[in-house]
Amino acid sequence: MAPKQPQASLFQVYLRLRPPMTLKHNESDRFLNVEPPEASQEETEIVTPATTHITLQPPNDLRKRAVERFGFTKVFEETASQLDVFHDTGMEPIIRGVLKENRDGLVATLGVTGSGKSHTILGSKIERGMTQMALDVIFRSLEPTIKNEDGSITPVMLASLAAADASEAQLFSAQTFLEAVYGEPTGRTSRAQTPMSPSRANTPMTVRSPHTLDTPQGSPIRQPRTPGSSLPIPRSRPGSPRKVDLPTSPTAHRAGLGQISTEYSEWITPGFSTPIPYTHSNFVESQSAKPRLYVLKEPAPALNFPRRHVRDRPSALPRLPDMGHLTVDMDANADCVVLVSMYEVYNDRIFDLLSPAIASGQGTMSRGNNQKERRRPLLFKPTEGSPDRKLVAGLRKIACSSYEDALAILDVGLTERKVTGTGSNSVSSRSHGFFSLEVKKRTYSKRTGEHSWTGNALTVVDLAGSERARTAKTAGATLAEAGKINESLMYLGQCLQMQSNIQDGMKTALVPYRQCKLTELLFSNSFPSPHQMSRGQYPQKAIMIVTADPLGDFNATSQILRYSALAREVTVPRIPSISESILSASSHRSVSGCTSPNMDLTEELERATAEIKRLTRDCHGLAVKLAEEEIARADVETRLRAAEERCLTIEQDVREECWAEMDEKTEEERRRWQKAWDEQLGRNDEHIDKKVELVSRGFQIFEDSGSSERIEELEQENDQLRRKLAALEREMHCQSPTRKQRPKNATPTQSDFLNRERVTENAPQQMEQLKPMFAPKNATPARSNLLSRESDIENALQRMDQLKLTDTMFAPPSPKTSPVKKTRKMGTRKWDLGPEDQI
Ligand SMILES: Nc1ncnc2c1ncn2[C@@H]1O[C@H](COP(=O)(O)OP(=O)(O)OP(=O)(O)O)[C@@H](O)[C@H]1O
Repeated sequence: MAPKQPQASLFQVYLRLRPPMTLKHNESDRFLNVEPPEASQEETEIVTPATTHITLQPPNDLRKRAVERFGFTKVFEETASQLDVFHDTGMEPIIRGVLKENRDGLVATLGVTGSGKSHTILGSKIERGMTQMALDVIFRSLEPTIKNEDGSITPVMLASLAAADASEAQLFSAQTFLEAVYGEPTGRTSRAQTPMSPSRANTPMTVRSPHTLDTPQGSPIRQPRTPGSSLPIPRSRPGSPRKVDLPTSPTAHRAGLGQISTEYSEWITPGFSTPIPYTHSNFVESQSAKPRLYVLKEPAPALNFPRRHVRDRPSALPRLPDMGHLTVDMDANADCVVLVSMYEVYNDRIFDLLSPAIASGQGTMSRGNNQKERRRPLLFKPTEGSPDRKLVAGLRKIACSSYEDALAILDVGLTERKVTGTGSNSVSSRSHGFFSLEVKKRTYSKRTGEHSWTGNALTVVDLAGSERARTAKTAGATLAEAGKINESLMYLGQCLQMQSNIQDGMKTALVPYRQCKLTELLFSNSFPSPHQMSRGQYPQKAIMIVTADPLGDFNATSQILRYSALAREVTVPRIPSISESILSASSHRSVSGCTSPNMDLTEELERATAEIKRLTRDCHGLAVKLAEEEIARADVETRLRAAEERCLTIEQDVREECWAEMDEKTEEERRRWQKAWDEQLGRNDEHIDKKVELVSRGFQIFEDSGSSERIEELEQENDQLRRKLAALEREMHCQSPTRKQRPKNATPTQSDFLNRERVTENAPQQMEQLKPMFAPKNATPARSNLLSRESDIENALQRMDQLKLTDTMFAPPSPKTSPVKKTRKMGTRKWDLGPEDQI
């Protein structure tokens, strides 16, 4: 069984064994054994044999289980040093690919928690890891390409890089960034010394193209804070924006800089603690201006960072293993810039490690679980500048010109990365950490006369370790984190298993990498897009260093090895059965000829032995099959557990979504009902208004026309009565005393007449009293006061009824009714019974 050819896989997979942490350990606990290398002889030379295989021996209590054999590109035993790993994993060709061959590089570590992933990638206090060694080689190789004497990145370079950046990144120079983080100029002792000046914290917003700058007069148009510049920077009160009188020149005016200057001054805050980043959207190349200008288009979020304590002195950092012997020859005429960015995948979301969450009014937020929640996750997506290749959009990228700068940035990012103490590791990584180093080269096109930036990236990935809850003794949020970590590693395992089926010129579509962010980040860009191919880009070189502790957790380690190994074989150890031993003993005796009483018996025994041998072989085959089935079952069980966890998460998400949707619907319904209710109330108001108006109009008619007529009528009646009274008096004088008694239904007495007269006289006054009640609608002061209005109407009607009574009292006997009364009665019936539109 040989491991797959490296070029046939997306990753070359190496295994590194961790040395035991204590001298006192029980060798019998060891479940992982390295197989001695097989010496291979090629046609002409003898190739140094490499250790490529290990066997996984189940611990004592699991003796019956099969022995698994795994093949890797190379196995590093416990004694292997960091330098051995660096050389033998092919880090040098990977760096060469990034610097010279137009090829991206990826280095990742995978393993159970505490197996030595971070140690391999990031080293320890006394030893450097793969990242530091790679950085050292890269900066040593790039030394001839750094033109400025002080090694600093010019604003022009940053501006042009920002203009060419396709990932919507925010660019800062290392000095600006580190000053913002540590609040002090960072002293440099490297070969590429960069003086720290406050001016660098706020680079000018408009910069000229390099060839203009390189001339003696070629300083940027406006450098508000360059030491020695004549620009006056007035001190202002803390908290208030600082106004700066910016010089304007005819050139600046032509380029629209006068306005930019004003905007810029509004943006400056005291102490210059919030420098503004260079971003693609901020800087656009002014097409019209010659020589080229990078013009600030709009303000972008400023650089805010919780202040840290003074960082470690660069001299205190480990310098071993020394990489002085290794450099990649670079073209001295090239112009290169290194951009460093760091991000982590935590709970399947991407967070920038160089843009930490900031609690209001204090420094760094506590490193609790809420920290990630409050940060804005970034998207991994195709961008406007890179439509056919996904990128992590919106990262902070720091332009570094020296090894020390890059290390300082690495340190800032690592402090932000989520780590927790667990039962398995006191500083266990709880997220998958990505450290990306882009080497940008400026190229000049003779055809267009334009400068552009091209480059490749080396990405170093420190994966979080898989762990078993029981061993790690995790609970609550940490347990949930572990669930997410295990799930993403399971998807990674599926992708790695698939890779063995993929051949050269392969299709990434076969790898199910879209299942989680981690696999998307690791596999999406394994192959250049057709557009990139046309520009000479090669497929990336990737290595995976699997770490394992031979004395650690057997189940977790065997699972990781199954996922990652390039080749796997299952064997079942042959344990001689009792019958076999007896038979071999008897055959031995028969061969030696000591006792052979019966030839027949001997033959039969031989036949039986042959049969037993055959059965034993069959048995062994079945045992192997059983072992394979057991492994497969264990695998499926793990997947099932992961799927169940995923189901739970999905269920929770769906429940939350449903709740949100239901809330939204309920609110929508409430708003609809509220609207209908309001409309109904409006209609009622209108209806009542109409009624009131109608009543008012009716009474007005009554008051205007009826009252005077009635008075006239009453006066006439009064006259008639007076006349009758006079006639009766005359008659009375002529009558005899015996006829004095008046019949019951006779004509009214004088007092009756006087009463009637009084009522008639009072009628106009009563009408006057009624007037305000029946005044026109407009005159009613509180129109909306429905209840009082209705009670008014009621009173009015009662008064009318009283009036009606008195009327009927004096009404002439004729049956005809007054037209006014008729109108009112009809109206009332109409209001109560008739349809609304007829009212
Ligand atoms: N090759 C090695 N030589 C010496 N010490 C080692 C080696 N590998 C690991 N260690 C030590 O083992 C401990 C755990 O290692 P490390 O933190 O790198 O594990 P890890 O796999 O990154 O764990 P996690 O996934 O939980 O972060 C550390 O103290 C580390 O120094």
